[in-house]
Amino acid sequence: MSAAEPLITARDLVKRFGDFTAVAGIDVDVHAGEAFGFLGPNGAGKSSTMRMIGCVSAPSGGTLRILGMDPVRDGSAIRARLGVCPQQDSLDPELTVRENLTVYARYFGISRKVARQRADELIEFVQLTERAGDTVEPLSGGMKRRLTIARALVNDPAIVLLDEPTTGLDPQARHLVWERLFQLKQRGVTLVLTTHYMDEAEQLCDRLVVMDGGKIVAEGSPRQLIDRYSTREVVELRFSEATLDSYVGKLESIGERLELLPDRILLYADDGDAAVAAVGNRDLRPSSVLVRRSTLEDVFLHLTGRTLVD
Ligand SMILES: Nc1ncnc2c1ncn2[C@@H]1O[C@H](COP(=O)(O)OP(=O)(O)OP(=O)(O)O)[C@@H](O)[C@H]1O
Repeated sequence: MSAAEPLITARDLVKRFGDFTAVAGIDVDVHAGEAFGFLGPNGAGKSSTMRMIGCVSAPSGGTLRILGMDPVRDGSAIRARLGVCPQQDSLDPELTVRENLTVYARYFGISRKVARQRADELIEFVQLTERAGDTVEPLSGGMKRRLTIARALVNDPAIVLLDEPTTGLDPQARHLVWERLFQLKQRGVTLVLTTHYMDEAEQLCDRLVVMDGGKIVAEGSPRQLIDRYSTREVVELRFSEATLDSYVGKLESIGERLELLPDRILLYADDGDAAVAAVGNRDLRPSSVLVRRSTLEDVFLHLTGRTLVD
């Protein structure tokens, strides 16, 4: 494998479950040192893709190369060089924090002494030093997730796969996980993650693909996607009336685009304040007005007509 070759290459990759196609022919390249994301709503096919990359589920079609190897033929050699943080924590609740790492390290043939030393470094990295000797059971969800991340690093992997790394965590716990993942990124670790949180994708991903219905609907850096598929700013308008449809005709010509959601109208315009002034000039009196910058949520809405998190 040459240095410039992507660590992961998928071409027309397909995953079927019986008659159902969960991944419908996707092309992906992940390069060394980048944080690459699969962003999409529940059921988009992100986990199915991750499981193929993790060599625990065989592709139904297309080609997949990981670290220059074939996941079906060379699955165990690839797995030895991957770190996997699954969607559901699979820690041993009866073992201590440290034991969860040292026992896992033994699967990779790492000596007891090295395992112990590496476990302590990783426990410090994920800020669990004070809990190192405690059993896992009573730890908070955020602590368990950080420990799962530490466990994924035990074999010093070339690629770390993270399936929805912060789903189910409270905001503070999410920020702590993001901070640790950001540190990993800065150390040059290649991260591949799935998420349905646009803020997570924006925070962590250098490049991402937006998935919907098993297909890739867009690809780029968060900035590129926002530039390509949205305006600089968005005006969110709420009205006290229950039905918003009657406002659409009056607002349509303001800005570049309008989206009608069940509870609000979004006006897409590079200059949000000018759009708000135009709303005022039409004698419309919204009950609330918010001008904000475009996010990946707006990109997703534009591409699919739906919001990411229902
Ligand atoms: N083992 C399976 N057998 C049958 N259908 C499956 C199986 N695994 C996944 N699917 C289906 O494939 C589709 C994609 O699922 P997948 O888990 O890949 O989506 P996802 O984008 O990761 O969403 P989530 O965030 O819910 O995991 C879903 O409709 C799901 O029900």
